[in-house]
Order: sequence, then structure tokens, then C-alpha cells
Amino acid sequence: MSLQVAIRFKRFGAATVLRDLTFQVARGEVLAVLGPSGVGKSTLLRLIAGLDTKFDGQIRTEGRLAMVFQEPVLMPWRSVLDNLRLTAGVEAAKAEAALARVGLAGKGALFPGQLSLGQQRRLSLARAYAAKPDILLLDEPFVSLDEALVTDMLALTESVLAEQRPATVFVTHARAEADRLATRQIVLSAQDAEQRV
Ligand SMILES: Nc1ncnc2c1ncn2[C@@H]1O[C@H](COP(=O)(O)OP(=O)(O)OP(=O)(O)O)[C@@H](O)[C@H]1O
Repeated sequence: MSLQVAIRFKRFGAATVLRDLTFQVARGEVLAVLGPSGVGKSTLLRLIAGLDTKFDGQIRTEGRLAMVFQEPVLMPWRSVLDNLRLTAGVEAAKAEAALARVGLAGKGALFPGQLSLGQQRRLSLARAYAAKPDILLLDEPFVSLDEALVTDMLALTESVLAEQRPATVFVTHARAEADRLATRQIVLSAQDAEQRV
């Protein structure tokens, strides 16, 4: 099993954000995580990624992990091509192809600040996909892309998932995106948490 999650609780101060959440994701499976804003979806991904280790429970991951954040996290002082090559560890020719696949052909020499937000999001996706991770964490990766781009990026994601078969956890507000990409869905609700403010 690529990913095993057993969270007893995750607290921020007196507020319990996640409680008794247990699931597993095998290679090739795509688990969509839905639920209202503030319910703890991004927190869950940060725990899985190991970016936050303060919680009660156990998370086991196997292999290489890549995460696409809600806001693109790029190195502003490095070119678009370097952002892809340095993080995903791919050679120049493959990096160019990965850029072309997300519609960023010819943009490799620019810096992230010279890209639109939508282009930065696409670079983040390209970087995660080029890394060929065993575990892929996607935090609302299609937010703030226009409709045509969402369609393109969904199709790209679908083919990347079919080719690479990572264990994927996909956070989204959009039920239609979840229906299209996910093999399983969970909906987090405020009842999973216990707000004690
Ligand atoms: N570093 C932090 N310190 C304190 N509270 C935090 C921190 N990070 C998140 N929270 C709180 O935890 C709760 C869950 O936040 P999280 O970002 O995981 O929600 P979400 O479900 O991803 O929301 P959205 O759909 O709006 O992105 C919120 O109440 C938030 O205020």
C-alpha cells in the first residue's frame, strides 16, 4: 500500500481540525477529498507530505512524493525551465517536453514572476508530473484557471495518472472534477472536527 493514513486528531491550539480519519490509497487509485472551506483538506495534505508533523496518529508513505499546492510554490529567482529541472530532476530535453505538455512551450527562459497565475499553476502541475512520483498530492490544482484550461489540464492529469499510476490524493471543491478523476471519494465534514475555540 503506497499511502496509509490513520489520524486520531490534528489540533491547532484548542481547535481540533481533523479527527479519526483513516484511509489507504494504493498505486493507481485516486482518492478525492471534498468538503467545505476550512474543514481541514489542505491540512490533511500537509500532514501526508510531512510538512506538518504535529498530530496524533500515524501516516506511512512509500516512495517519492510530489505535491501541487493551492498557490504555486516556485523559485522566483530561477527560470521556468530551472524550476522544472531542479525540482523534478529531469534533463533539459524532457523538461522542454513537459513544459510543452502544459502549454508553456517557449516560456522556459522566463522567470515565474513573468508568468500569469494560470501559467504558474500549470508549471506547478508540469513539475509534479515530470517528477513521476509514487504519491501525488493535488490541492485544488485547477482553481483560477479558465474553463478551457481546466478542461485541458483535467485531460492532461487524467492521462498522466493513467500512465504513471501514482497513489493520488486530490483535494477539490468541484464534484465534477472528483467524479471524473477519482476512483474513490471522501467528504470531510465539520463533524470530523470538534471546534473548541
Ligand atoms: N497554521 C495554522 N495555524 C492555525 N490554524 C490553522 C493553520 N492552518 C490551518 N488552520 C486552520 O485549520 C482549519 C482547516 O484549514 P485548511 O486550510 O486545512 O482548510 P481547507 O479545508 O483546506 O479549506 P479551503 O477549502 O478553504 O482551502 C481552518 O480553520 C484554519 O483556520
